[in-house]
Amino acid sequence: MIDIDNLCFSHNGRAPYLLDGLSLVVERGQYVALAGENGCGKTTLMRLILGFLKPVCGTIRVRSRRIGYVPQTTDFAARAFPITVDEALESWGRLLGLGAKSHAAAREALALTGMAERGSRLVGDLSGGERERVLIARALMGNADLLILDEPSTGLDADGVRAIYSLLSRLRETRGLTIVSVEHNLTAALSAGASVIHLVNGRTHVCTPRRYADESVGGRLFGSLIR
Ligand SMILES: Nc1ncnc2c1ncn2[C@@H]1O[C@H](COP(=O)(O)OP(=O)(O)OP(=O)(O)O)[C@@H](O)[C@H]1O
Repeated sequence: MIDIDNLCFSHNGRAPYLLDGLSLVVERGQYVALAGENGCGKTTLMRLILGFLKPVCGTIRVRSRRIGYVPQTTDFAARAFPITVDEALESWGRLLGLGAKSHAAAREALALTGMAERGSRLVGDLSGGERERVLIARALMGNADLLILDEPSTGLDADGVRAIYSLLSRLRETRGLTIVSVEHNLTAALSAGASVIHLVNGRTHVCTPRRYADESVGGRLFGSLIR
């Protein structure tokens, strides 16, 4: 579904490149977690896949019916626009061009994420985990087949994290979704069946779950993988 070949990118368009000869294939139905040290280029790669940024060299092909994007949220953003969950999703549906079908699409997406009972609540009154589910519901609208999430566990407690990753795992199994997340919580992503791709020196390193599981426990996760 995603095919990246020999990608180079820097924010000023010149060498040295932040992403330098990076190649990556994400198959349909796969869950890939992008990991790596702060500033290594995970978010930049995500924005390139979304088409917000253009490669300096190399190619990115995304064969998706529709990409659903789940950004990080802030309390400020949720409280600054006091609307209900239903209103937020239905207006999103209209933006997607669903017109009169927006209401039904919103109800279906909320049911898929276990948020059907929260439609009349203000977005700003939801818990962090509930808000993340609503964002996932919004991203699913319009029949998305590729979900891209920016650090989905940020700000969630242990129960919230478990709920979000089991939702992602279920959506992948039942709807065949392809998932790419920028990830700091590798344990949670692995529990949902993710393949971890580690960015080091602008390129990808594939890491086996066993290696991650062993090394993360000892806190040696990143150091041991950097050449
Ligand atoms: N618009 C921009 N203009 C110039 N430099 C940028 C821009 N956006 C990001 N950068 C720089 O590019 C580098 C990679 O940033 P990016 O946000 O992709 O890293 P990241 O791996 O997602 O980091 P983190 O784990 O801290 O979120 C950083 O040095 C950052 O300062």
